[in-house]
Order: sequence, then C-alpha cells, then structure tokens
Amino acid sequence: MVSLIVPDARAAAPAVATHAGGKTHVTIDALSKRYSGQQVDALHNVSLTIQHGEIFGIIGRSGAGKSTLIRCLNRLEDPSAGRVVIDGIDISALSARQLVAWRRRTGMIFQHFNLLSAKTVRQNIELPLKVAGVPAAARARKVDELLALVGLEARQHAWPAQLSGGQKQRVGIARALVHDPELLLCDEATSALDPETTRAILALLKKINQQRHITIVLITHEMDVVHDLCHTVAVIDQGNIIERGPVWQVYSDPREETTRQLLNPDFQSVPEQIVPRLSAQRQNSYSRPLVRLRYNGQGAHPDLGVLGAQAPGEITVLYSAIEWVQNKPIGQLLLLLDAKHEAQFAERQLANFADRLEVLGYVTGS
Ligand SMILES: Nc1ncnc2c1ncn2[C@@H]1O[C@H](COP(=O)(O)OP(=O)(O)OP(=O)(O)O)[C@@H](O)[C@H]1O
Repeated sequence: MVSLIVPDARAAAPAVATHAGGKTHVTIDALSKRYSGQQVDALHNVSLTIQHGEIFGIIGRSGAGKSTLIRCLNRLEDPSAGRVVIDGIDISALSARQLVAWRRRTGMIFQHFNLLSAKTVRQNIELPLKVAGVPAAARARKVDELLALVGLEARQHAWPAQLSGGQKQRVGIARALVHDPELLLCDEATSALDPETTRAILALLKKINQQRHITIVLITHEMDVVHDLCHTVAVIDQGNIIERGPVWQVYSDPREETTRQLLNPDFQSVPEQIVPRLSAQRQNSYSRPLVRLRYNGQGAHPDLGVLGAQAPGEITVLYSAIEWVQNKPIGQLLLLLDAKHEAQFAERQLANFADRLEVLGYVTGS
C-alpha cells in the first residue's frame, strides 16, 4: 500500500489550546475522587484549565466520571485528592458558610430541570433571590430581565406541569442566572430534549455566553452538543482525561479510539463493498487509485474544481463527510481517480489539496 502522510502540525501544538484572549478561570489540579466503599477511582488525577468566556465541553460514555467531575466544581461532591481553583479561590478551602455565598456566583442547570412543581415559572426563577434576601422590587426587575432573555414572558404564570421540556429548561437557565454568575455548569442540559429543542437550548446557551461573557462548563454524552456549542473539549474515560483540545482539532483528528467512537464513529470507514476489490498494486489498466483526502482544519479546502484540474478524468466520490466546525472544514473525502493515473501521480498532484493525503491502493472491477 502506498501511503503519504503530510506532517501533523498538531504534534507541535500545546496540550491545551486556550480560548482566544482568555485568562484562566477554572483550574482543576490533580483531582481524584473515590466514593466510599468503591475499589476504583471515579476520577483519577484529573487536571484541566478552563479559560474565562470559554464554552468547555466534557464528553464521555456513561459511567466515565462526567457528573462526578462537574459536581466537584461547586463542591456538590468533595474530592478525595487534588483541588479546584476558580478565579484564584481554592474552593476546597471554603467553610460551609463561604461556600453558600460562593455558590451564588456559580449557576447550575440539570438534565431534569429540578423545578418546584407548586411554584409558577416566575416564582421558580424568583425563589433563589428571595432566599438570598433580595428586596421585592429588585427581584421583580431581575426576573423580568431573565424572562425576556430566555423568551418566557408569556408563560411566566404557568405551572411547570404546563410547560414543554424546552420551556422547563429555559426556566432552569433563568433561575441559574439570577445572581449574575460568571460560571455556568450544565449537567447533561439537553439530554432529555428532542433534537429541535436541543438546538434551541444550545442557541440560548451560546447567546448567554456571548452576551454575558459567562464561562460555560458542560458535560454531555452527545457529540452534537460539543460540535455545535463548545470551543474546547475534554474526553473522559474511566475517570481519566484521555484527550483535550479545541473542538475542531479533537473532532477532526481524534487520537484515542474512545474519542473516535464518541465523536465520529464512521470517520475511518472504507465502504464494505470496496474492500474486496482493493489491492496494493494495480491489477490491470482499468484499476483506479483510491485516495483519502483528510481535512482537519489546518488550512486545506475541499475544492473539487481545483482537484479535478489537478487529476483530470473520471473522479468518483465513494464517501464524503465534510463538516464545518468552528469555521474549518473537517472530515474526509474518499475518491476513486481515473484509471490513467498512477498512485505516485496522485500523491504528487493532490498533496496540497488536503491536510493529509493517503493513497489506499487500487480498486479493480465494479
Ligand atoms: N454516589 C456514588 N457512590 C458510589 N459510586 C458512585 C456514586 N456516584 C457515581 N459513582 C460511580 O462513579 C463512576 C462515575 O460515575 P458518574 O456518574 O460520575 O459518571 P457519568 O459519566 O456522569 O455517567 P452517566 O453519563 O451515566 O451519568 C461510576 O462508576 C459510578 O457508578
């Protein structure tokens, strides 16, 4: 098999790429958590840095440790070792009283919304302000502002049972923002929602991030959430962070099999019917070179016109999966070139039209 791999710029990249212009907001330092009675750590020596204003996704399979990690960020769980420093404050050192005050600056939203069924939309949003002793007029102003932000003015007197899932999550989001937090933690915020509602909630979270400059940390097992919303992603597996980086980078060139499975299970596929007809050497004059062009955001663009000009003749698209992630083309094209071309020719002519080019061999017959 002839194979040409264009050098990988990522090898030289820092382990954690920072959000543009960001300064550190959250530092997770060698965090471990073992629940009592358990033989293994739910989190093992986890270290991460999250920048101000960033949307940071933590993705992993069920049981990987996502909930444990996000709950350690506001000390709903106490870590067994390590520390969490947020805006310079080591939250493990806070007294119970300090923790109550500190938690007001950290909003949290939940998969199952956690609304009080005996209170209206308005009352649910207002409650944490009441508990904090905020005067009635200021409470009313804040609730009005947040109802407008989440688009629920018309439903403010409805009961939770009268709301759709998406509306309930909007209430949850408004309630999480009452104390103007700088950090919003989202625990599987869209897992209970249908795809269309998920998109609307993600758009709302994006708006909140952009308008209010709130850092968002979310955990999810849904690839689309990471893809559509996050700047940076960390992949957690069996309590360990196995991969991290800007979404476009991890998405386009996953290093770990678990990441590949989570983010893009079809990424490596060569169509099944092609495999038996693929050989390293040309079988006859009708054998056609099979090339894989990979785009992983390093600068190359999938320009089919230019490509056709470089390798004239018949070009058959066997597989194409290009997506635009954070404004960069990510994915691959699997192309059968004209039988008149040799593999070496394809390597030479097309090397500049992909971030990585592989000639997989020759395909013979139909
Ligand atoms: N309170 C607990 N007591 C004992 N073990 C726990 C507790 N909570 C979680 N675990 C265990 O810790 C590990 C990590 O669980 P965690 O809930 O953090 O994973 P997760 O990635 O959020 O999973 P899911 O997506 O299914 O919610 C699992 O093995 C789980 O069984």
